[in-house]
Amino acid sequence: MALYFASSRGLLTDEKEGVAALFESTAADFGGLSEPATLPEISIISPPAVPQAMSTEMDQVKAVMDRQGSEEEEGSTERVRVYLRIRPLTEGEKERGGEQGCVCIQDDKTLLLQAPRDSLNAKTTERGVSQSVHKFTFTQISGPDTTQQEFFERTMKETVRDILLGENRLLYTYGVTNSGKTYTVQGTSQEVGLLPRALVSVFRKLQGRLYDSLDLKPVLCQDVRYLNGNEVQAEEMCRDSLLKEEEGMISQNSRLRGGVSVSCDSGIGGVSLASGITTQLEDSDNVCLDTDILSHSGEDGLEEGVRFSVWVSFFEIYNEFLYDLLEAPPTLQSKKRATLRLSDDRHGNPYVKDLTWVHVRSAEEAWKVLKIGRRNQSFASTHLNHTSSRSHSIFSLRLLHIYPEGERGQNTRISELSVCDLAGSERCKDQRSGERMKEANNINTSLHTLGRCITALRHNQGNRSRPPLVVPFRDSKLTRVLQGFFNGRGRSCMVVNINPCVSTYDETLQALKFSAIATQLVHGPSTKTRVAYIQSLLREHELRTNDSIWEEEGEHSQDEEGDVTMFDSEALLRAIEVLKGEVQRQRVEREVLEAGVRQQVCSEMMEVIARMENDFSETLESERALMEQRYEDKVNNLQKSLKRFYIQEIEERDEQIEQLAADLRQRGEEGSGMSGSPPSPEAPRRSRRQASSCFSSSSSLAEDLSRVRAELELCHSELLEKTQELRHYQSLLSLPAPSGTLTTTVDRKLEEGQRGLRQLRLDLQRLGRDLQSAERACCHSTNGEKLRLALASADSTITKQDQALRELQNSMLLVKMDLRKKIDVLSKLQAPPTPGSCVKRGCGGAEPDAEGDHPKKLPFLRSILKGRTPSRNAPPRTPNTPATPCARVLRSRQPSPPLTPAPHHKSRGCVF
Ligand SMILES: Nc1ncnc2c1ncn2[C@@H]1O[C@H](COP(=O)(O)OP(=O)(O)OP(=O)(O)O)[C@@H](O)[C@H]1O
Repeated sequence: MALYFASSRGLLTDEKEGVAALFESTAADFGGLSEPATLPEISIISPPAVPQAMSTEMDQVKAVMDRQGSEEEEGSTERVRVYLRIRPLTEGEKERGGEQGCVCIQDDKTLLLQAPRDSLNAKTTERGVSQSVHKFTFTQISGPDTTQQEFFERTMKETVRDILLGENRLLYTYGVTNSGKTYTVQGTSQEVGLLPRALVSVFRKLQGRLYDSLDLKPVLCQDVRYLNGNEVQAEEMCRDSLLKEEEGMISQNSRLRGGVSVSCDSGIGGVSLASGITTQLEDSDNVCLDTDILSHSGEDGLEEGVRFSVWVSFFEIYNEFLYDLLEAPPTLQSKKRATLRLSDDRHGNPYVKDLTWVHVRSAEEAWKVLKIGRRNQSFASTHLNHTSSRSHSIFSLRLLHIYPEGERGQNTRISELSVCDLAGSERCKDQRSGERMKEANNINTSLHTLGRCITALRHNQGNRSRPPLVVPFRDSKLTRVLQGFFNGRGRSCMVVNINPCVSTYDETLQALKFSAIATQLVHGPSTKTRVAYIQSLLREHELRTNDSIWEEEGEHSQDEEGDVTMFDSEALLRAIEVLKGEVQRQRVEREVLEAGVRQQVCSEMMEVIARMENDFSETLESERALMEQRYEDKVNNLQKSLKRFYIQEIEERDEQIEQLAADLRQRGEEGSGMSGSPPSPEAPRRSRRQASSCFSSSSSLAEDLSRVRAELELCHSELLEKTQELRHYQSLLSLPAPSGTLTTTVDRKLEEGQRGLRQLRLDLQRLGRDLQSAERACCHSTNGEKLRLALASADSTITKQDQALRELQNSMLLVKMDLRKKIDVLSKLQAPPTPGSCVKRGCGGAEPDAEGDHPKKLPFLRSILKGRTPSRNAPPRTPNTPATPCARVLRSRQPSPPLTPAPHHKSRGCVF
């Protein structure tokens, strides 16, 4: 048995051609296309046209199997045919410079694409992402000059012959919007396209063979079965039970729909174009199809005695909804168009439920149906195409083959030709209206799904012994409708339309890449793709159970072609067992894998989290350091500016003080000047009086001031003396003390004395300030009250000074007393002189005096205390005793006179 599937020619490959790199499509090498010398008599899905001569059932089945085998053999090497048609540029496109030679036909099978400069592809090429020159191979390439007739001859002629012989065929056009798909399928009224030509061709071949019998009941029964895509054996179809069973479906499927009337002459269930349906046609549509468009087609090769009944349907897939194009659209705008449903028959094959099938007797009638459908089809004007198809439209023609009645009743079969005009792929962003954008989205999605299906099919065909990929037919309505043609119900043929204009270069390239994958597909029913897989499963099972059997069987296992039916039920059960085991094994494997992956992910996550934590803490640290630095700088700046500010302030203050002092001096000088020049007798009396009073008060104040100053100086000098005395005492006290306790007491006393002195100094400073303010007040001759207040405060300060001095004196007395005590203690300690100690202290041989003082220190201390320490016999000094000059000064500064108005105060002599 021949190989069922042709081996894949590999994936898309790049190759260098000259300087420029080439991108070669999947090889649509048609070398392998076998000449259909002996065309199969039975389609894979169509029930066999069993010759009546067949005597037994077994013979019939055998014949069917033989035919299937021969077809498989042929089909296994035949690839899907992909035709390319390049449309001519329009005048407008030429004017806009769309012709740059980016599409170049190398020969009738090879096309070269050279990326124009402005294209996206050229830009990605510059970045080294893709190639700038691409090479694609097709079954046949038709250039811009190709006429509709020529193209029909190349693509459809054989297809028409195939359906007449009972095959199912699909032709679909694929391409970017405005690339000429509708032109190719339908054409214009002057240049009709593939479909009208195919209709003419079919009816021309069926001339004199159309079925005119009134009794179509059994035929339609079978028809229904085929419509639903079932494969049934011929003998089954004629059983009464089945006929009864199907009757309900007949009426359902041939129901009247929008304007289509039941043909009077076709008996039950038939729908004809004879009346009613043509009312949908407008005058402009009522153009008759020129049946001479085709040249003589030659031999038809049809079997003798076979009659045909022809049925057509037309529907569209618009925004993922199915609409019957032969149903008149609702007249009321508010009413929605009725949608059709896709259903699966009991064998799981999809079919369009409630679709109108119209019985036609001529090409003209079929043409009219096409026109009606076209009127209902969704077209819109886009920026690229004024009459752009916004839906995928599918026109189907079914031929009911009715064989002459034999012993076992009528034998029939159905073949189908579906022509699908796909909507063009387009860039969604080019659409300006929301509705157009939605349409474009749906179109692109369904085309993408078609691409995925083709890719999956190709994968399954190329990897037969591996588990097949799921082909995503169910992902879009389009692929579900076409599913049968890719699954072995028939064969498909693709027409790729391209527009050579540079503006659509990138989209064209994508369309060609898609078609390149399609060229790798080979025809064949999908059920067979599993045969090799099932065999490999069985081999695996054998291998597990018995090695020897495997080897034995292995030799026979080269024959992998055939159908699932070639396996007996036991083998299939074994395969199921193996599959179950495989499922179980894969489940366990997956769980282990999942656990591993989870663990890995967890550890990676932990690592990532730890890294993040580290990074975060580092960032935090650096942030903190930065903040600290920043705030330190700020504090420093603040300190500096404060320092500057205060220095400035102090300087200003000093300047002010100096200024004030200068003013004071100046005023003092002025005052003394005034004393020398009394007011002139010419001045007014009042001012004279003021001036004189002012003059007298200021002079007395000046006197006071000078006196106070003198006292202060005296005080100062006395203080200096005291300080010197204190220093002297301190130096004396710093001599080594005989006993620690004594010295500490003296030290403390001294400290206290020093503190008192400091206090005294401070008081004196304050006194000086008071005096200054008194002087200032003195300058304001008119403000005597202030002066008096200042003097009063100066008096109180002086009193305080006096008190402080007294305290100091007391402290001094205490110190002296302490010293004396110390001397006593020392003398007592040194009383029984020991030779060692005396030598050390330097007092060896010296006699203590009568008072027991230290021989050396005593005269020293005495000298210190002489004149300072009051004699024990001396009378105690009263506070009023003028013991010091300061005290004298203080005494002279007795409390100020009461602050009463003193016009009669003679001593001050000033009027306030
Ligand atoms: N081979 C051709 N010769 C002359 N004119 C052509 C040819 N192919 C296409 N055209 C013209 O190009 C224009 C666009 O064609 P058409 O409407 O068939 O594109 P389309 O691919 O169906 O677009 P859409 O996907 O938007 O429906 C039409 O005006 C058509 O007449």
